Amino acid sequence: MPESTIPVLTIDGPSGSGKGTISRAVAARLGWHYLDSGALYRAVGVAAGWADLDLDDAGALVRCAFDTVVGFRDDAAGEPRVLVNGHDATDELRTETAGAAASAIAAIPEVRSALKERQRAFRQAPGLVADGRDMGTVIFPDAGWKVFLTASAEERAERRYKQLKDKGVSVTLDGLLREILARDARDASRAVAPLRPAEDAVRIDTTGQGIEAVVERVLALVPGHGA
Ligand SMILES: Nc1ncnc2c1ncn2[C@@H]1O[C@H](COP(=O)(O)OP(=O)(O)O)[C@@H](O)[C@H]1O
Ligand SMILES: Nc1ccn([C@H]2C[C@H](O)[C@@H](COP(=O)(O)OP(=O)(O)O)O2)c(=O)n1
Repeated sequence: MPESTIPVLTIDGPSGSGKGTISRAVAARLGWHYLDSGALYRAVGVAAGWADLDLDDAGALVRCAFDTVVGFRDDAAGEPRVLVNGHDATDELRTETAGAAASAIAAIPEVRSALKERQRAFRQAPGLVADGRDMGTVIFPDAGWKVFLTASAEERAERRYKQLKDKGVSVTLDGLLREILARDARDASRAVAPLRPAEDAVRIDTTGQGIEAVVERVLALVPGHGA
């Protein structure tokens, strides 16, 4: 099948809007592949930290983006794990420190270019669900279905708080809300591929909506797959 005919559904939105959760569930229901594009940016941020790179040294960060090897696999319990340069970095990648580093390096245009083809290579039969900030606008502008997920900043911070607490990570709700707002502002204001809905995206506000309800709303967009 030529690459361009392979179906893609994109799910973009700010931190904590539920992109990863909804995309994984929708991909499983459709039997399609899943791309967590944020994990690539987080992996470069974490690898840059391991190498002690300066977050202001754009040249070194671009080289790091080209050199960092990222692998995705499920463990024996079916939980997704992410390998960075061969090391299981799943837990480190999910910290707010890694999120902030990812957001900073993601503003460098050459870092984004370095990761572009790697993201497009995930477009494999029978289909792809891709989550991030610019999936519908830049990486897969020809996607058949585009979703932009939102939720109030307070609810997003509460979701993240609960998620990190469940993992035993020590955080405060106030601190998380501040970090989420700072990251949203940086992701939405950068010059290249800012966080914004594609013109043809369906916007879904998930504030007060359960995960299953959102999954059904997204699936209803894909002919033959709604409830
Ligand atoms: N509609 C929803 N209602 C309640 N909690 C949700 C919803 N969507 C996601 N969550 C929870 O919020 C947390 C963050 O979701 P996640 O998928 O990681 O968001 P994102 O990828 O957009 O940052 C997870 O613990 C997830 O289970
Ligand atoms: N397609 C993407 C995905 C992520 N990024 C950047 C900007 C985000 O703040 C960070 C982390 O993204 P990620 O989707 O993992 O973060 P959240 O789960 O939404 O908190 O990476 C990006 O610029 N473009």
